[in-house]
Amino acid sequence: MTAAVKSRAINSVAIGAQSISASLGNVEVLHGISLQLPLARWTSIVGPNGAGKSTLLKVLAGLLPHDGHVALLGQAMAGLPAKQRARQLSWLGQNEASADDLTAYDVAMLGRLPHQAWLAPPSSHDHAAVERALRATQAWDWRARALGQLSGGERQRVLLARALAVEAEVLLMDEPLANLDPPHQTDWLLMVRELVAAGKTVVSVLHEISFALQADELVVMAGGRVTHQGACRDAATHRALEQVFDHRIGVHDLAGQWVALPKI
Ligand SMILES: Nc1ncnc2c1ncn2[C@@H]1O[C@H](COP(=O)(O)OP(=O)(O)OP(=O)(O)O)[C@@H](O)[C@H]1O
Repeated sequence: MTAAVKSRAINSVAIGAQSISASLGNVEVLHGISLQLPLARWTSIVGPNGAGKSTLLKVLAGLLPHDGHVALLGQAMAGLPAKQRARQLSWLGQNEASADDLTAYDVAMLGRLPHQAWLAPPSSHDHAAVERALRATQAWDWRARALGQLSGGERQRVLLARALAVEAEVLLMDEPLANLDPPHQTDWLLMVRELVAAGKTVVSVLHEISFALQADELVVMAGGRVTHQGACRDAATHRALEQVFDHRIGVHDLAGQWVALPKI
């Protein structure tokens, strides 16, 4: 057993963050956040606009300079070679720009770059991973179409396929349901459950609170701080959610699911 795997088995932590502070445009927007995100679980990060959710996710992905310490699968993120990190951690950003001239297939193939040697052509394994990913998000039929010619939801499904094609242990997704219609939102949910059942770790920033409540764990943020972390089924988590949204929503048990409804 390698040291990293041993450490994962002992800690059961996919990502550990210690005393994270980060600034955007000379303004500190994350203030000393410490948290541990469990391995092989789905954690959703929620909170009001401007709470710092996307900024935190970028820090956890190693995409933003910060103070403090982030560990990925038991290893210090700062010390990880870029390619190793890119194989272990897959990223789907919010409103992500991508080359509109590339076909959906080629966009999904970008997810395989961390697995390929410099200038080497994709292997049969790379092609198989891309096909699996495009089929999983029902984007296979448009594989030959340019990204720029797809609707918002179709485009999002291609970008999701790119994130899946990495076949990383940890997937970070910022507003993955953006532009998806209800059936494809449900498909995303089922896909996340499959990933987690297969031992993967998923961390998502979500505004759709009823979807976020389907996760294993919830991280609640406000004002650049974590105000609560707990199981989605816990009453304390529901109260923290209602509080962070100024009691404008209520969490209810409906048909065996926890849902958030507006208080009107
Ligand atoms: N380039 C920037 N310069 C200064 N402040 C910024 C910059 N980008 C974002 N911010 C501020 O940082 C804070 C955190 O932003 P962030 O995008 O992380 O919030 P969020 O919780 O993801 O919000 P939302 O739910 O609206 O997507 C906000 O107050 C935002 O106004």
